[in-house]
Amino acid sequence: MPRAILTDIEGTTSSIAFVAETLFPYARARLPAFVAAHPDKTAPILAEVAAIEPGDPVATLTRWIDEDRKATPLKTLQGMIWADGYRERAFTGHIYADAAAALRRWHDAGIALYVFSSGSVAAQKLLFGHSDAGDLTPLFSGYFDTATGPKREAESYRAIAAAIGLVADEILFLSDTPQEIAAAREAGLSALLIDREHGAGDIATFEDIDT
Ligand SMILES: CSCCC(=O)C(=O)COP(=O)(O)O
Ligand SMILES: [Mg+2]
Repeated sequence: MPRAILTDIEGTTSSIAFVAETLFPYARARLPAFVAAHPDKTAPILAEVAAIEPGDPVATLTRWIDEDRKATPLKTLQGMIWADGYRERAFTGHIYADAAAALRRWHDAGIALYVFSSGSVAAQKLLFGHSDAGDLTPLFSGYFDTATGPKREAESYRAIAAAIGLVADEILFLSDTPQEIAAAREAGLSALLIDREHGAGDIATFEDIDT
C-alpha cells in the first residue's frame, strides 16, 4: 500500500471536457474585462507574459488558452477568473464518481493525498472545494503546481517527494499523460497511467487501483 497518492486532475480525477469546454471558455471570455478591473493583481502576470513573448499580453494569453499552453502565468490568471465562476455557481468542479469515492476511501485508510496539476494551486483548491461531490479539500494534505517544476521532468517529482517527506517509492502517482508517468517513474515513484476514454492505460477508473 502506498503511503501517499499524488494525483493529476485533468483526464484523471476530472474530465478533459470540463476543463476544455467549461473552464477554458469561461476564462477566455472574461480575460480582458478581468485584467481591466484588476490592474494591481494582474500587472505582474502581464509583465511575466510579455517577458516570455513580447507584444500584447492579453492577446498572448488568449492564444495560449486556445493552444492549451500550460504556462504558469496563464494558469495563475485562469485561477483568479475561475474563482468568480465558482462563487457565482456558474459551474461546479467536475470529478468522476469513482475518483471521489476512492479519494475518500484512501483518506480513511490513512493514505496521504496530494495533487500535482498544471492548474494553479488556487485553481486546484477551487475545483475540489466546489466539486460535484462537495468540498473534498479536507481529504488533501497538499497541492503542487508548475511552480514546483514541469510535470514532464523527473526533478519535479523528486522535489515533491522531498516536500512530502517520503521516499519516492512510497508515493503512487496517477495521471493520464504518458510523459508525466515516465518522469515520475524516472524519479522512483510508483505510477499508473489512466485512460478513461479508451481503457488503454494501466487503469481505466480509480476502482481498478489495488492499494
Ligand atoms: C486545476 S483545474 C484546471 C486544470 C488546468 O488548467 C490544467 O491545465 C489541468 O492540467 P493537468 O495537469 O491537471 O492535466
Ligand atoms: Mg492530466
